Amino acid sequence: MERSRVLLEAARIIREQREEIATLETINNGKSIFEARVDIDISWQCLEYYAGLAGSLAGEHIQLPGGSFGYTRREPLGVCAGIGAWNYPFQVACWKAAPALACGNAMVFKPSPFTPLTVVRLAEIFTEAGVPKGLFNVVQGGAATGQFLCHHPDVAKISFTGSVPTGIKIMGMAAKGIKPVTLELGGKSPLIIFSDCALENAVNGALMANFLTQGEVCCNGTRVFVERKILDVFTKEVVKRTQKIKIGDPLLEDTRMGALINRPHLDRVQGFIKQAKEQGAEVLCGGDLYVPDDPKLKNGYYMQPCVLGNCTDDMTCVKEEIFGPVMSILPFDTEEEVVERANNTKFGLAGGVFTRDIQKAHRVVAALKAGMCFINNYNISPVELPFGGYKASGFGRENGRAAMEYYSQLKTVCVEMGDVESVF
Ligand SMILES: NC(=O)c1ccc[n+]([C@@H]2O[C@H](COP(=O)([O-])OP(=O)(O)OC[C@H]3O[C@@H](n4cnc5c(N)ncnc54)[C@H](O)[C@@H]3O)[C@@H](O)[C@H]2O)c1
Ligand SMILES: NCCCC=O
Repeated sequence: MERSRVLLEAARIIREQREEIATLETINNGKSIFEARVDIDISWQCLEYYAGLAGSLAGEHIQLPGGSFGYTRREPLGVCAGIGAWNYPFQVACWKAAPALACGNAMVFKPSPFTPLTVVRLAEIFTEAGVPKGLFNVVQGGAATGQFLCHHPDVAKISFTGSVPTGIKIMGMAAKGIKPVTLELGGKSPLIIFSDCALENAVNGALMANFLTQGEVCCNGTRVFVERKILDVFTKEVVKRTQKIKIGDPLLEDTRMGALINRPHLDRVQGFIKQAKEQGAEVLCGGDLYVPDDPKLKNGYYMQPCVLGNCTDDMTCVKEEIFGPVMSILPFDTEEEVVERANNTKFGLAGGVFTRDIQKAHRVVAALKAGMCFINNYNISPVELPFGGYKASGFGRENGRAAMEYYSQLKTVCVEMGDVESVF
Protein backbone atom coordinates (compact mmCIF):
# COMPACT_ATOMS: atom_id res chain seq x y z
CA MET A 1 0.00 0.00 0.00
CA GLU A 2 2.95 2.30 0.62
CA ARG A 3 4.22 1.69 -2.92
CA SER A 4 0.71 2.31 -4.15
CA ARG A 5 0.51 5.71 -2.46
CA VAL A 6 3.83 6.81 -3.96
CA LEU A 7 2.84 5.69 -7.47
CA LEU A 8 -0.50 7.48 -7.14
CA GLU A 9 1.27 10.65 -6.10
CA ALA A 10 3.63 10.37 -9.10
CA ALA A 11 0.58 9.90 -11.37
CA ARG A 12 -1.00 13.01 -9.85
CA ILE A 13 2.13 15.09 -10.51
CA ILE A 14 2.27 13.86 -14.11
CA ARG A 15 -1.40 14.84 -14.60
CA GLU A 16 -0.69 18.24 -13.09
CA GLN A 17 2.36 18.77 -15.34
CA ARG A 18 0.81 17.16 -18.44
CA GLU A 19 1.31 20.15 -20.71
CA GLU A 20 4.91 20.75 -19.70
CA ILE A 21 5.87 17.08 -20.06
CA ALA A 22 4.03 16.75 -23.40
CA THR A 23 5.87 19.81 -24.72
CA LEU A 24 9.18 18.34 -23.59
CA GLU A 25 8.28 15.02 -25.26
CA THR A 26 7.48 16.79 -28.52
CA ILE A 27 10.87 18.51 -28.41
CA ASN A 28 12.46 15.18 -27.44
CA ASN A 29 10.93 13.08 -30.20
CA GLY A 30 9.37 15.29 -32.89
CA LYS A 31 5.84 13.85 -32.55
CA SER A 32 2.89 16.26 -32.53
CA ILE A 33 1.93 17.88 -29.25
CA PHE A 34 -1.56 16.41 -29.79
CA GLU A 35 -0.13 12.88 -29.66
CA ALA A 36 2.40 13.65 -26.94
CA ARG A 37 -0.50 14.60 -24.64
CA VAL A 38 -2.09 11.19 -25.28
CA ASP A 39 1.24 9.50 -24.46
CA ILE A 40 1.44 11.39 -21.17
CA ASP A 41 -2.14 10.40 -20.33
CA ILE A 42 -1.38 6.73 -20.99
CA SER A 43 1.71 7.12 -18.78
CA TRP A 44 -0.09 8.41 -15.68
CA GLN A 45 -2.85 5.85 -16.26
CA CYS A 46 -0.15 3.15 -16.20
CA LEU A 47 1.16 4.41 -12.84
CA GLU A 48 -2.39 4.49 -11.43
CA TYR A 49 -3.09 0.99 -12.71
CA TYR A 50 -0.01 -0.52 -11.04
CA ALA A 51 -0.66 1.52 -7.90
CA GLY A 52 -3.93 -0.40 -7.79
CA LEU A 53 -2.17 -3.74 -8.21
CA ALA A 54 0.73 -3.09 -5.82
CA GLY A 55 -1.23 -4.18 -2.76
CA SER A 56 -2.57 -7.26 -4.51
CA LEU A 57 0.72 -9.17 -4.79
CA ALA A 58 -0.10 -12.48 -3.18
CA GLY A 59 0.73 -16.15 -3.26
CA GLU A 60 -1.23 -19.38 -2.90
CA HIS A 61 -1.87 -21.67 0.01
CA ILE A 62 -1.67 -25.35 -0.96
CA GLN A 63 -2.82 -28.16 1.35
CA LEU A 64 -0.68 -31.28 1.66
CA PRO A 65 -1.40 -34.66 3.31
CA GLY A 66 -1.37 -34.89 7.12
CA GLY A 67 -2.06 -31.20 7.75
CA SER A 68 1.19 -30.10 6.14
CA PHE A 69 0.93 -27.35 3.59
CA GLY A 70 2.83 -25.14 1.23
CA TYR A 71 2.56 -21.54 0.26
CA THR A 72 4.01 -19.31 -2.41
CA ARG A 73 5.30 -15.78 -2.15
CA ARG A 74 5.71 -13.27 -5.00
CA GLU A 75 9.04 -11.58 -4.35
CA PRO A 76 10.85 -8.79 -6.21
CA LEU A 77 13.73 -9.66 -8.54
CA GLY A 78 16.07 -6.90 -7.39
CA VAL A 79 17.58 -4.29 -9.68
CA CYS A 80 15.87 -4.29 -13.09
CA ALA A 81 17.48 -2.63 -16.09
CA GLY A 82 15.10 -0.86 -18.47
CA ILE A 83 16.40 -0.05 -21.94
CA GLY A 84 14.11 2.07 -24.10
CA ALA A 85 13.52 2.99 -27.74
CA TRP A 86 13.07 6.56 -28.98
CA ASN A 87 9.50 6.45 -30.29
CA TYR A 88 7.61 6.60 -26.95
CA PRO A 89 10.33 7.76 -24.53
CA PHE A 90 8.24 8.75 -21.50
CA GLN A 91 5.56 6.12 -22.00
CA VAL A 92 8.00 3.23 -22.45
CA ALA A 93 9.77 4.28 -19.23
CA CYS A 94 6.45 4.30 -17.35
CA TRP A 95 5.40 0.92 -18.80
CA LYS A 96 8.58 -0.53 -17.31
CA ALA A 97 8.98 1.50 -14.13
CA ALA A 98 5.40 1.22 -12.85
CA PRO A 99 5.18 -2.60 -12.62
CA ALA A 100 8.84 -2.82 -11.54
CA LEU A 101 8.34 -0.44 -8.61
CA ALA A 102 4.89 -1.87 -7.76
CA CYS A 103 6.53 -5.28 -7.32
CA GLY A 104 9.24 -3.87 -5.03
CA ASN A 105 12.17 -3.73 -7.44
CA ALA A 106 14.65 -0.95 -8.16
CA MET A 107 15.12 0.19 -11.75
CA VAL A 108 18.00 1.64 -13.71
CA PHE A 109 16.60 3.04 -16.94
CA LYS A 110 18.54 3.90 -20.06
CA PRO A 111 16.64 5.90 -22.67
CA SER A 112 17.67 6.01 -26.30
CA PRO A 113 20.45 8.57 -26.84
CA PHE A 114 18.12 10.21 -29.42
CA THR A 115 15.53 11.01 -26.73
CA PRO A 116 17.31 11.61 -23.42
CA LEU A 117 15.05 14.29 -21.94
CA THR A 118 11.70 13.21 -20.55
CA VAL A 119 12.78 10.18 -18.56
CA VAL A 120 14.90 12.54 -16.44
CA ARG A 121 11.70 14.44 -15.69
CA LEU A 122 10.10 11.11 -14.72
CA ALA A 123 12.93 10.44 -12.26
CA GLU A 124 12.45 13.90 -10.72
CA ILE A 125 8.71 13.26 -10.40
CA PHE A 126 9.31 9.91 -8.69
CA THR A 127 11.61 11.66 -6.21
CA GLU A 128 9.02 14.39 -5.56
CA ALA A 129 6.40 11.68 -5.07
CA GLY A 130 8.44 9.94 -2.38
CA VAL A 131 10.29 7.16 -4.21
CA PRO A 132 13.33 6.51 -2.00
CA LYS A 133 16.66 7.82 -3.29
CA GLY A 134 18.32 5.34 -5.63
CA LEU A 135 15.23 3.26 -6.36
CA PHE A 136 14.66 4.71 -9.84
CA ASN A 137 17.76 5.82 -11.68
CA VAL A 138 18.51 7.12 -15.16
CA VAL A 139 21.74 6.55 -17.02
CA GLN A 140 22.32 8.16 -20.38
CA GLY A 141 24.24 6.59 -23.24
CA GLY A 142 24.08 4.31 -26.24
CA ALA A 143 24.98 0.69 -26.96
CA ALA A 144 28.04 0.59 -24.67
CA THR A 145 26.01 1.80 -21.68
CA GLY A 146 23.29 -0.74 -22.50
CA GLN A 147 25.85 -3.53 -22.66
CA PHE A 148 27.36 -2.46 -19.36
CA LEU A 149 23.92 -2.63 -17.74
CA CYS A 150 23.14 -6.05 -19.21
CA HIS A 151 26.45 -7.51 -18.04
CA HIS A 152 26.40 -5.90 -14.60
CA PRO A 153 26.28 -8.64 -11.94
CA ASP A 154 23.89 -6.62 -9.75
CA VAL A 155 21.27 -6.37 -12.51
CA ALA A 156 18.71 -9.12 -12.00
CA LYS A 157 16.45 -8.57 -15.00
CA ILE A 158 16.51 -6.75 -18.33
CA SER A 159 13.43 -5.23 -19.90
CA PHE A 160 14.23 -4.12 -23.43
CA THR A 161 12.25 -2.20 -26.03
CA GLY A 162 13.91 -1.80 -29.39
CA SER A 163 14.82 -3.49 -32.63
CA VAL A 164 15.14 -7.22 -33.31
CA PRO A 165 18.93 -7.13 -33.98
CA THR A 166 19.57 -5.40 -30.62
CA GLY A 167 17.06 -7.74 -28.93
CA ILE A 168 19.13 -10.72 -30.10
CA LYS A 169 22.24 -9.18 -28.50
CA ILE A 170 20.37 -8.41 -25.27
CA MET A 171 19.14 -11.99 -25.05
CA GLY A 172 22.71 -13.24 -25.54
CA MET A 173 24.01 -11.02 -22.74
CA ALA A 174 21.12 -12.03 -20.47
CA ALA A 175 21.87 -15.70 -21.17
CA LYS A 176 25.43 -15.27 -19.91
CA GLY A 177 24.13 -14.07 -16.55
CA ILE A 178 21.00 -16.35 -16.54
CA LYS A 179 18.86 -13.23 -16.25
CA PRO A 180 15.19 -13.10 -17.17
CA VAL A 181 14.46 -10.78 -20.03
CA THR A 182 11.44 -9.05 -21.53
CA LEU A 183 11.85 -8.26 -25.23
CA GLU A 184 9.48 -5.76 -26.86
CA LEU A 185 10.72 -5.75 -30.44
CA GLY A 186 9.65 -4.72 -33.90
CA GLY A 187 6.84 -5.84 -36.16
CA LYS A 188 5.24 -5.90 -39.59
CA SER A 189 1.68 -6.40 -38.53
CA PRO A 190 -1.30 -7.25 -40.72
CA LEU A 191 -4.52 -5.26 -40.75
CA ILE A 192 -7.33 -7.17 -42.49
CA ILE A 193 -10.25 -5.21 -43.95
CA PHE A 194 -13.22 -7.39 -44.95
CA SER A 195 -15.82 -6.07 -47.38
CA ASP A 196 -18.54 -6.24 -44.70
CA CYS A 197 -16.73 -3.69 -42.48
CA ALA A 198 -18.05 -0.27 -41.52
CA LEU A 199 -15.97 1.48 -44.16
CA GLU A 200 -15.40 4.77 -42.38
CA ASN A 201 -14.22 2.97 -39.24
CA ALA A 202 -11.92 0.77 -41.32
CA VAL A 203 -10.39 3.81 -43.04
CA ASN A 204 -9.90 5.51 -39.66
CA GLY A 205 -8.39 2.27 -38.34
CA ALA A 206 -5.94 2.05 -41.24
CA LEU A 207 -4.78 5.63 -40.62
CA MET A 208 -4.39 4.96 -36.89
CA ALA A 209 -2.51 1.76 -37.75
CA ASN A 210 0.03 3.54 -39.92
CA PHE A 211 0.53 7.22 -39.23
CA LEU A 212 0.74 7.82 -35.48
CA THR A 213 4.15 9.15 -34.39
CA GLN A 214 5.22 9.57 -38.04
CA GLY A 215 4.70 5.83 -38.52
CA GLU A 216 7.39 5.04 -35.95
CA VAL A 217 5.25 2.61 -33.96
CA CYS A 218 6.25 -1.00 -33.30
CA CYS A 219 2.73 -2.47 -33.58
CA ASN A 220 1.71 -0.59 -36.73
CA GLY A 221 -0.53 -2.51 -39.13
CA THR A 222 1.55 -1.68 -42.17
CA ARG A 223 0.38 -4.61 -44.31
CA VAL A 224 -3.19 -3.55 -45.03
CA PHE A 225 -5.00 -6.51 -46.61
CA VAL A 226 -8.22 -5.33 -48.30
CA GLU A 227 -10.92 -7.66 -49.67
CA ARG A 228 -10.83 -7.13 -53.42
CA LYS A 229 -14.56 -6.24 -53.61
CA ILE A 230 -13.89 -2.96 -51.74
CA LEU A 231 -10.28 -2.37 -52.79
CA ASP A 232 -11.01 0.66 -54.99
CA VAL A 233 -13.40 2.45 -52.67
CA PHE A 234 -11.25 1.78 -49.58
CA THR A 235 -8.02 2.82 -51.30
CA LYS A 236 -9.55 6.01 -52.70
CA GLU A 237 -10.78 7.04 -49.26
CA VAL A 238 -7.49 6.17 -47.49
CA VAL A 239 -5.50 8.18 -50.05
CA LYS A 240 -7.88 11.15 -49.75
CA ARG A 241 -7.59 11.17 -45.96
CA THR A 242 -3.81 10.63 -45.98
CA GLN A 243 -3.32 13.64 -48.23
CA LYS A 244 -5.16 15.78 -45.71
CA ILE A 245 -2.86 14.94 -42.77
CA LYS A 246 -1.41 18.20 -41.50
CA ILE A 247 2.40 17.90 -41.39
CA GLY A 248 4.71 20.47 -39.83
CA ASP A 249 5.77 22.13 -36.60
CA PRO A 250 4.89 19.51 -33.98
CA LEU A 251 4.27 22.16 -31.36
CA LEU A 252 1.33 23.66 -33.29
CA GLU A 253 -2.14 22.61 -32.14
CA ASP A 254 -3.43 21.47 -35.54
CA THR A 255 -0.35 19.48 -36.59
CA ARG A 256 -0.98 15.75 -36.80
CA MET A 257 2.39 14.59 -38.16
CA GLY A 258 5.70 15.97 -36.92
CA ALA A 259 9.28 15.17 -37.80
CA LEU A 260 10.98 11.77 -38.01
CA ILE A 261 13.62 11.06 -35.41
CA ASN A 262 16.79 11.92 -37.36
CA ARG A 263 18.31 12.28 -40.82
CA PRO A 264 19.68 8.70 -41.16
CA HIS A 265 16.26 7.30 -40.26
CA LEU A 266 14.49 9.62 -42.72
CA ASP A 267 16.94 8.53 -45.44
CA ARG A 268 16.29 4.89 -44.55
CA VAL A 269 12.52 5.31 -44.85
CA GLN A 270 12.98 7.12 -48.19
CA GLY A 271 15.21 4.24 -49.31
CA PHE A 272 12.39 1.75 -48.63
CA ILE A 273 10.01 3.81 -50.82
CA LYS A 274 12.57 3.99 -53.65
CA GLN A 275 13.07 0.24 -53.46
CA ALA A 276 9.30 -0.35 -53.40
CA LYS A 277 8.95 1.60 -56.66
CA GLU A 278 11.82 -0.38 -58.23
CA GLN A 279 10.09 -3.60 -57.20
CA GLY A 280 6.81 -2.55 -58.89
CA ALA A 281 4.77 -0.85 -56.14
CA GLU A 282 2.86 2.27 -57.07
CA VAL A 283 3.04 5.39 -54.91
CA LEU A 284 -0.61 6.38 -54.55
CA CYS A 285 0.26 9.42 -52.47
CA GLY A 286 3.09 11.00 -50.47
CA GLY A 287 6.53 9.57 -49.97
CA ASP A 288 8.42 12.79 -50.74
CA LEU A 289 10.22 15.02 -48.29
CA TYR A 290 8.07 17.78 -46.84
CA VAL A 291 9.49 21.27 -46.44
CA PRO A 292 7.35 23.43 -44.14
CA ASP A 293 6.79 27.08 -45.06
CA ASP A 294 8.31 28.23 -41.77
CA PRO A 295 12.00 28.94 -42.67
CA LYS A 296 13.25 27.77 -39.27
CA LEU A 297 11.90 24.27 -40.04
CA LYS A 298 13.32 23.94 -43.53
CA ASN A 299 15.99 21.42 -42.51
CA GLY A 300 13.59 19.34 -40.43
CA TYR A 301 13.14 15.60 -41.00
CA TYR A 302 9.63 15.81 -42.44
CA MET A 303 8.09 13.60 -45.08
CA GLN A 304 4.65 13.17 -46.61
CA PRO A 305 2.83 10.05 -45.39
CA CYS A 306 2.86 7.48 -48.14
CA VAL A 307 0.34 4.90 -49.40
CA LEU A 308 1.68 2.17 -51.68
CA GLY A 309 -0.57 0.24 -54.06
CA ASN A 310 0.13 -2.65 -56.43
CA CYS A 311 2.03 -4.37 -53.63
CA THR A 312 2.83 -8.07 -53.45
CA ASP A 313 3.85 -10.17 -50.45
CA ASP A 314 7.42 -10.67 -51.68
CA MET A 315 8.30 -6.95 -51.85
CA THR A 316 10.76 -5.56 -49.30
CA CYS A 317 8.27 -2.85 -48.26
CA VAL A 318 5.82 -5.63 -47.33
CA LYS A 319 8.33 -7.88 -45.58
CA GLU A 320 10.53 -5.52 -43.57
CA GLU A 321 9.73 -3.10 -40.76
CA ILE A 322 10.06 0.42 -42.26
CA PHE A 323 9.23 2.31 -39.03
CA GLY A 324 8.02 5.32 -40.96
CA PRO A 325 4.75 6.62 -42.45
CA VAL A 326 4.42 4.05 -45.24
CA MET A 327 1.30 1.90 -45.72
CA SER A 328 1.25 -1.03 -48.14
CA ILE A 329 -2.15 -2.08 -49.53
CA LEU A 330 -2.58 -5.71 -50.55
CA PRO A 331 -5.78 -7.16 -52.07
CA PHE A 332 -7.17 -10.57 -51.00
CA ASP A 333 -10.11 -12.78 -51.95
CA THR A 334 -10.81 -15.31 -49.18
CA GLU A 335 -10.55 -15.54 -45.39
CA GLU A 336 -8.38 -18.64 -45.56
CA GLU A 337 -5.98 -16.98 -48.00
CA VAL A 338 -5.63 -13.76 -46.00
CA VAL A 339 -4.97 -15.54 -42.68
CA GLU A 340 -2.22 -17.59 -44.31
CA ARG A 341 -0.64 -14.48 -45.87
CA ALA A 342 -1.03 -12.41 -42.69
CA ASN A 343 0.90 -15.04 -40.73
CA ASN A 344 3.60 -15.40 -43.36
CA THR A 345 6.11 -13.17 -41.53
CA LYS A 346 8.94 -13.60 -39.05
CA PHE A 347 7.24 -10.99 -36.81
CA GLY A 348 4.21 -11.45 -34.54
CA LEU A 349 3.62 -8.29 -32.56
CA ALA A 350 0.08 -7.25 -33.55
CA GLY A 351 -2.76 -7.69 -35.99
CA GLY A 352 -6.20 -6.32 -36.66
CA VAL A 353 -9.45 -7.11 -38.38
CA PHE A 354 -12.37 -4.94 -39.50
CA THR A 355 -15.67 -6.74 -40.13
CA ARG A 356 -19.28 -6.59 -38.94
CA ASP A 357 -19.34 -10.41 -38.75
CA ILE A 358 -18.45 -11.07 -35.10
CA GLN A 359 -17.90 -14.81 -35.58
CA LYS A 360 -15.49 -14.14 -38.43
CA ALA A 361 -13.69 -11.48 -36.36
CA HIS A 362 -13.00 -13.88 -33.47
CA ARG A 363 -12.13 -16.74 -35.82
CA VAL A 364 -9.57 -14.62 -37.65
CA VAL A 365 -7.87 -13.14 -34.55
CA ALA A 366 -7.70 -16.64 -33.04
CA ALA A 367 -5.81 -17.75 -36.15
CA LEU A 368 -3.41 -14.78 -36.19
CA LYS A 369 0.03 -15.53 -34.78
CA ALA A 370 0.39 -12.21 -32.98
CA GLY A 371 0.45 -11.11 -29.35
CA MET A 372 -1.82 -8.03 -29.59
CA CYS A 373 -4.91 -8.24 -31.76
CA PHE A 374 -7.57 -5.60 -32.44
CA ILE A 375 -11.13 -6.09 -33.64
CA ASN A 376 -12.69 -3.02 -35.30
CA ASN A 377 -10.06 -0.60 -34.02
CA TYR A 378 -6.27 -0.31 -34.06
CA ASN A 379 -3.38 1.12 -32.03
CA ILE A 380 -5.22 2.09 -28.91
CA SER A 381 -3.25 1.36 -25.73
CA PRO A 382 -5.43 0.61 -22.68
CA VAL A 383 -2.95 -0.05 -19.86
CA GLU A 384 -5.25 -2.78 -18.52
CA LEU A 385 -4.41 -5.00 -21.51
CA PRO A 386 -1.18 -7.03 -21.71
CA PHE A 387 0.99 -5.99 -24.67
CA GLY A 388 3.79 -7.97 -26.31
CA GLY A 389 4.79 -10.15 -29.20
CA TYR A 390 5.00 -13.62 -30.67
CA LYS A 391 7.87 -14.97 -32.78
CA ALA A 392 10.67 -12.44 -33.60
CA SER A 393 8.65 -9.62 -32.01
CA GLY A 394 9.76 -10.84 -28.60
CA PHE A 395 8.29 -12.24 -25.43
CA GLY A 396 7.21 -11.18 -21.99
CA ARG A 397 4.38 -8.71 -21.57
CA GLU A 398 4.01 -5.08 -20.56
CA ASN A 399 0.80 -3.66 -19.08
CA GLY A 400 -2.09 -5.59 -17.59
CA ARG A 401 -1.84 -8.00 -14.66
CA ALA A 402 0.51 -10.13 -16.76
CA ALA A 403 3.43 -7.68 -16.34
CA MET A 404 3.47 -8.34 -12.57
CA GLU A 405 4.74 -11.85 -13.31
CA TYR A 406 7.63 -10.47 -15.32
CA TYR A 407 8.81 -8.23 -12.47
CA SER A 408 8.58 -10.76 -9.66
CA GLN A 409 9.70 -14.27 -8.85
CA LEU A 410 7.89 -17.06 -7.11
CA LYS A 411 9.15 -18.56 -3.88
CA THR A 412 7.60 -21.80 -2.67
CA VAL A 413 7.64 -22.64 1.04
CA CYS A 414 6.92 -26.24 2.09
CA VAL A 415 5.78 -26.57 5.74
CA GLU A 416 5.91 -29.90 7.58
CA MET A 417 3.40 -30.27 10.40
CA GLY A 418 4.39 -33.82 11.37
CA ASP A 419 7.67 -35.59 12.12
CA VAL A 420 10.44 -36.12 9.60
CA GLU A 421 10.46 -39.64 8.21
CA SER A 422 14.06 -40.25 7.23
CA VAL A 423 14.90 -42.86 4.60
CA PHE A 424 18.32 -43.30 6.17
N1 LIG B 1 7.44 -4.00 -29.06
C1 LIG B 1 7.46 -2.80 -28.51
O1 LIG B 1 6.82 -2.53 -27.50
C2 LIG B 1 8.29 -1.70 -29.13
C3 LIG B 1 8.06 -0.39 -28.75
C4 LIG B 1 8.81 0.63 -29.32
C5 LIG B 1 9.78 0.35 -30.29
N2 LIG B 1 9.99 -0.93 -30.65
C6 LIG B 1 10.99 -1.23 -31.69
O2 LIG B 1 12.16 -0.47 -31.50
C7 LIG B 1 12.82 -0.22 -32.75
C8 LIG B 1 13.16 1.23 -32.88
O3 LIG B 1 13.85 1.66 -31.75
P1 LIG B 1 15.44 1.91 -31.73
O4 LIG B 1 15.90 2.29 -33.11
O5 LIG B 1 15.73 2.81 -30.60
O6 LIG B 1 15.98 0.45 -31.40
P2 LIG B 1 17.47 0.01 -31.06
O7 LIG B 1 17.44 -1.46 -30.94
O8 LIG B 1 18.44 0.61 -32.02
O9 LIG B 1 17.78 0.70 -29.66
C9 LIG B 1 16.96 0.48 -28.54
C10 LIG B 1 17.74 0.75 -27.27
O10 LIG B 1 18.80 -0.21 -27.16
C11 LIG B 1 20.03 0.45 -26.93
N3 LIG B 1 21.07 -0.39 -27.52
C12 LIG B 1 21.53 -0.38 -28.79
N4 LIG B 1 22.45 -1.33 -28.96
C13 LIG B 1 22.60 -1.96 -27.76
C14 LIG B 1 23.40 -3.03 -27.29
N5 LIG B 1 24.26 -3.68 -28.09
N6 LIG B 1 23.28 -3.42 -26.00
C15 LIG B 1 22.41 -2.80 -25.17
N7 LIG B 1 21.62 -1.77 -25.56
C16 LIG B 1 21.72 -1.35 -26.84
C17 LIG B 1 19.84 1.81 -27.58
O11 LIG B 1 20.76 2.76 -27.08
C18 LIG B 1 18.41 2.12 -27.22
O12 LIG B 1 18.30 2.62 -25.92
C19 LIG B 1 11.84 -0.69 -33.81
O13 LIG B 1 12.23 -1.93 -34.30
C20 LIG B 1 10.53 -0.81 -33.04
O14 LIG B 1 9.61 -1.70 -33.60
C21 LIG B 1 9.28 -1.96 -30.09
N1 LIG C 1 1.23 2.93 -28.00
C1 LIG C 1 2.58 2.53 -27.77
C2 LIG C 1 3.04 1.43 -28.63
C3 LIG C 1 4.47 1.16 -28.36
C4 LIG C 1 5.16 0.69 -29.60
O1 LIG C 1 5.90 1.36 -30.33
